[in-house]
Amino acid sequence: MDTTRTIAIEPLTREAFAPFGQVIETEGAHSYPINAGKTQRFHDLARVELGGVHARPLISIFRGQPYELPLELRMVERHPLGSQAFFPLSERPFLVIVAADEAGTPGTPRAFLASPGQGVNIAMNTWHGVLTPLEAESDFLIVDRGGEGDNLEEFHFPLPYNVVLAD
Ligand SMILES: NC(=O)N[C@@H](O)C(=O)O
Ligand code: NI
Repeated sequence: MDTTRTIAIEPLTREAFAPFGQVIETEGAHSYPINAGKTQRFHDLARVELGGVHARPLISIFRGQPYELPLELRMVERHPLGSQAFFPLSERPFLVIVAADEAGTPGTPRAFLASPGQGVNIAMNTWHGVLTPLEAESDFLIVDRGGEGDNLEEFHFPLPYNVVLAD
C-alpha cells in the first residue's frame, strides 16, 4: 500500500492563493506613472504584517539550492509574528507550498508553481514549506519580520506527502 499521500502542483494565481496571502506580480496590478512618466509604480502589491514586541521589517536575500520533483514534503512551518514575502531575482520557477490551519496543525497542503515574474507574500501565521527553488541555485528578495519573540513554529508530518507535477 502506498503510505505517502500525493499533492498535484497547481498554477499560482491570485485567486487560488488568496486564503494564504498575496501573489506579487505586475500582471493585473494597480499601477500609475511617477517620475514624470519615466517610471510605472505597481502599487501596494502585498500586505506586510508585523506583530509582537519591537517588530520591524527585514529585507534579506535568500540564496536557495534547487529541489528535485517529485518532492517529498515532511515539514511545514509558520511565522506567528509576521508575514514573509519571497520575490525571485531570476526567471526560474519555484514552488510555494501552503496549508490551512486546522485547530493548530496544518491541513492538507497545496503546492503552487510560480511563473517567471511571480512572487508571494505568505500571510502571518500561515503554514508553508520552506523556500523551494527548482532547476538551479536561485536568489530571492525576502521581506519578513524581525524583533523579539519566537517567530518560527514547525510541524513534522507523521507521513510524508509526495508533491508531483499534475498529469
Ligand atoms: N527560516 C527561514 O528564514 N526561512 C523559512 O522561513 C522559509 O520560509 O524559507
Ligand atoms: Ni518561512
